Amino acid sequence: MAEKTPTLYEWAGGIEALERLTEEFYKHVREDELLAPLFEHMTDDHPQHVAAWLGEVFGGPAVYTEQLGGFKRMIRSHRGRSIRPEQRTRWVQLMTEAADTVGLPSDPEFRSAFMSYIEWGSRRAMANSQPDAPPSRRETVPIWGWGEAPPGTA
Ligand code: HEM
Repeated sequence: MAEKTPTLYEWAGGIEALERLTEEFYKHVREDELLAPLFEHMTDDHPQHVAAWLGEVFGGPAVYTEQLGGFKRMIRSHRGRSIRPEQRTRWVQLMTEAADTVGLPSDPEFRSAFMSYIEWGSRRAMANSQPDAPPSRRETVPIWGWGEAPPGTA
């Protein structure tokens, strides 16, 4: 019988790995000249919330939807913040560095799927943060997959 392809969540190492990632990431965000002003009111549990969000997106349990306010809260969190392109680029750069620092899997298949979501999600967050952003048509957390290069296809 063919083995089931693991989810990105399982491949990443589950919620522990994602919490290590967001702790490391927001440590640098707090010290970054471009990003710190945007995050000056962030609460101590913010990194854990974003780890739960990423966990759900990557095919793990629906903790963000069931316990943390779900998709609408995520949208509300970015609305009106007018994220600038250079702030988005820095956000992606720090996330990429944090993934290396905490040792998320570095295989081409996982990293390209991970970065594909980070790129899409950060561009959506920036678009939704603009003053003239139309209301989101989506209402649920997007679930990301491996795309064109799942494990074992290289
Ligand atoms: C894939 C990309 C992104 C994801 C998955 C993401 C995820 C989230 C989530 C889940 C929240 C709500 C946290 C909670 O429930 O407490 C949030 C809040 C926030 N995000 Fe993002 N975000 C992304 C991109 C960005 C970018 C590019 C920026 C700015 C450069 C940004 C700035 C913020 C800010 C300022 C908040 C509110 C912080 C506060 O509570 O004071 N996000 N984000």
